[in-house]
Amino acid sequence: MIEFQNVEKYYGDFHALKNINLQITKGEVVVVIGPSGSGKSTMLRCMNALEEITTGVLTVNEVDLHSPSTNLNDVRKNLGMVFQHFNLYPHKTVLDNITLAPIKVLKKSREEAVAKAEELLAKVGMLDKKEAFPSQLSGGQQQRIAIARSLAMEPDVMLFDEPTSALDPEMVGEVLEVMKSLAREDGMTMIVVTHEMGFAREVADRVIFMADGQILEDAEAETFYENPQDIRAQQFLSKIIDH
Ligand SMILES: Nc1ncnc2c1ncn2[C@@H]1O[C@H](COP(=O)(O)OP(=O)(O)OP(=O)(O)O)[C@@H](O)[C@H]1O
Repeated sequence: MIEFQNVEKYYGDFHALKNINLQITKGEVVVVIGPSGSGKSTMLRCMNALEEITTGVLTVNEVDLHSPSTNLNDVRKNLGMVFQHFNLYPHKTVLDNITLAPIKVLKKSREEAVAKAEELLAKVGMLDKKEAFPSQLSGGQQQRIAIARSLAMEPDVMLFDEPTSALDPEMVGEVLEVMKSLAREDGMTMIVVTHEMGFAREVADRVIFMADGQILEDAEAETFYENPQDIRAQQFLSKIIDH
């Protein structure tokens, strides 16, 4: 579904991704962890072509993102992305936030888009807030709306970039629950940058540890947390466990 072959990424002279080789198959839940600045966001952003790779091959659903004939907007439609900051439209209701892109981009009728939005709002436990404005919602509620908004585009892969790290601790659980149900009940293919070890252990098929632009470990979650092989992974885990 997503494949990196010998991918390198430079920002000017800075070597941000070093020889990335990675294959993610349909239905897999992959958690990416690593120290700040290790290239996790960059790798995620390359997947939906928000960043361009410098060399190597990156394919999404067998489409080569670098090929001149590739329509990146078509590729992006299949990839939902949820960021640390939710970026909902402040002057639109929850329902309008969710239906905007399906109506504009997928050319759905308003009725169809609303029906889908209501189904998704029920799924994330927010149907009673459909007429609310973002400022009337907590951070956890806004992030659940942001997830519903991404799902409304009917993506076949969801990318999450530290979706809970801007939330107050008491709101982290409600967002992780939505993500867990997405993985377990819907079998969604998910790539999640997060340090939430509980989520990784319970839901992830694999954990990828990055440092200094490289993938240093790629292992089954339980194996990784019980017995990390890479020395930097061991040091990183001991730090996050201490905190
Ligand atoms: N647009 C950019 N221009 C130049 N350098 C960049 C750019 N984006 C990221 N970088 C650099 O690339 C490196 C990797 O950044 P990236 O955001 O991918 O790391 P990360 O592992 O996601 O970090 P964090 O956990 O702090 O979000 C960092 O050193 C960062 O400063």
